[in-house]
Amino acid sequence: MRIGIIGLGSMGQMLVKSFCKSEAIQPENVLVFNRTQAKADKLQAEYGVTVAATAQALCEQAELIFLCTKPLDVLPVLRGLSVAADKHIVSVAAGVSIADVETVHAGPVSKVIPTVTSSELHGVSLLTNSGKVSAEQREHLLTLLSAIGTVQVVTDAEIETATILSSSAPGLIAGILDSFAQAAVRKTPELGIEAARSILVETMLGTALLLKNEQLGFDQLIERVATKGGITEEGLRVLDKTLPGGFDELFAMTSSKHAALKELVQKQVGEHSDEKE
Ligand SMILES: NC(=O)c1ccc[n+]([C@@H]2O[C@H](COP(=O)([O-])OP(=O)(O)OC[C@H]3O[C@@H](n4cnc5c(N)ncnc54)[C@H](OP(=O)(O)O)[C@@H]3O)[C@@H](O)[C@H]2O)c1
Ligand code: PRO
Repeated sequence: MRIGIIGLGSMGQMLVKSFCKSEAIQPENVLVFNRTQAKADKLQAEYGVTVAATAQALCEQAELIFLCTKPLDVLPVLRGLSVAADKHIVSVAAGVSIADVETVHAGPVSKVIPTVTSSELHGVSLLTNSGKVSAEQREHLLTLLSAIGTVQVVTDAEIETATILSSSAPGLIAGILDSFAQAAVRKTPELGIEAARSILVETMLGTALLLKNEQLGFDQLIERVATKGGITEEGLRVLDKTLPGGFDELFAMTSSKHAALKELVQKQVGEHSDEKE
């Protein structure tokens, strides 16, 4: 089975690299197309994937098609193509629903929210399928995504909040760690920012492995670290005071952004249905 990937930015490239690295699929069965061809050519040179001459040619040759453009490009790109109704389309765009894609494609549609960490074959891909996705198509997509990390099937009610936890989180965690490192250097300049960052990266890796491999709860790990009457307890008190408000605001603001994006996509859906009348 051939798969196609349209849009080779951060997510499209990550999917190409991860699928090839995991050996989930033979590289020659991965067709790629990008607006700027140089990105497609580079992936062909590095991984041996096949560059399609046009997005239309890709849609004719691939059975499963990943649309990896920015949210407001998804419907316009799809409208410019003629895609057979038996092709399985996967949109990875935040703020674009399965119902939005179904206004253009009559066949099976899935929505996947991937994550950059899948290039290390770890991380969570969020998945939701339309009723038109056959059991075989579900299985195929699940197999591909499971090769590059863990798959969490989510409902429409869950997907936006889960997106922050799985897909925005690598960037958010990098931001948190940077802030942590900067504070350390403000306190003790002689430590240096590079040392502070590299201590945190190793510590984060070890923390993730400990939580996962020993199946520790967050509270159990805290108990191991925070000696009664010791130093860490003081730090945790500060976090308890300052973080909940910050995270509540983070979810409020990212939720507003999701809503604004969805409104713009709805406008595109509306404009098109006006044109049809
Ligand atoms: N980044 C993430 O961590 C992440 C995670 C989950 C979901 N997503 C979703 O993934 C999608 C892509 O995000 P991204 O971060 O990968 O964006 P990006 O880096 O800006 O990539 C978008 C790509 O789409 C290409 N493109 C635009 N119009 C096209 C067209 N008509 N035909 C073919 N290719 C076209 C662009 O080509 P050029 O090279 O010419 O600019 C670019 O390579 C978004 O919808 C986002 O919501 C992203
Ligand atoms: N990256 C995309 C964004 O920031 C979607 C989640 C992660 O919009």
